[in-house]
Amino acid sequence: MSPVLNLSSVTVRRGRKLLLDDVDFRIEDGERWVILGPNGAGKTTLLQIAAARMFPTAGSAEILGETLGGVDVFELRPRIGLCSNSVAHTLPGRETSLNVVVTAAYGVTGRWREEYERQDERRAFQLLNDWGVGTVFDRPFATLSEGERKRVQIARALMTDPELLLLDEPGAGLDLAGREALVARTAALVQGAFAPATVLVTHHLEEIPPGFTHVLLLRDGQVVSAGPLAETLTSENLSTTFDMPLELTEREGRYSAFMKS
Ligand SMILES: Nc1ncnc2c1ncn2[C@@H]1O[C@H](COP(=O)(O)OP(=O)(O)OP(=O)(O)O)[C@@H](O)[C@H]1O
Repeated sequence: MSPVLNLSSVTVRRGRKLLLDDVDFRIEDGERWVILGPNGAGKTTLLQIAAARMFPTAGSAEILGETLGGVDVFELRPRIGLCSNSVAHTLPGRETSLNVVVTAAYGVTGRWREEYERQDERRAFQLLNDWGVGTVFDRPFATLSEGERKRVQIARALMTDPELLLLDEPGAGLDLAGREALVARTAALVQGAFAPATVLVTHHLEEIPPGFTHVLLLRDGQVVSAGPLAETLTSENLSTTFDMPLELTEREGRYSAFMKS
């Protein structure tokens, strides 16, 4: 079985800047990865490549068995669920939450035809309910709170029943209760029987849901360490990644880190 994602010596260059520098990253079916790293480390760039939204300057990217550059990305993208600010900015604020979700089934952002299949609408509504935002289904996207918007975006990312789910800082801007609800829902999602391979980019260890299996630590566009969470998420690796002495704590499958005093 081919890997879900196989990045081999991927480099992304913009002018003189190396956004990613010779990155290898392989995801097998059933794995759930967290990506951690300081601001500017290249996390979003890596996710954009995994989402078939950006091409490497050098190296190769194989996504769901297809090689980037040798496949029609418009056929590949519906197989990948992406929740990211880069997508959020393209969503028309006047569209209702339901339309924001249902239009993902057609690979568009705005409602462009009047009659959607009833079953698509039912699925979109179910996803909004699953993520606790069923009550705002008829509200324009622009009028939603940050937390509601995040959950609508996750519902949108799941609409096509993706084989690979990419979540770029889904917890950003959420209050404490919103974050905990998001962590619980994401944990339930990834531990479900038909869960897609998932990648979560976050700045905060508290946002790692139980059930995630692997971690990739990035710094200055390079991989510091990558592997099973239990072995790779260590105080030492975190300290190297963030260039600061950090102490990792773990309690019942949840993590946090503080500067060593
Ligand atoms: N077009 C570009 N030209 C030059 N530099 C760029 C360009 N796009 C991104 N960068 C830089 O590449 C680096 C990596 O950006 P990226 O958004 O991938 O980082 P990140 O790890 O997601 O950061 P953050 O945690 O702040 O969101 C940053 O320093 C950014 O300023």
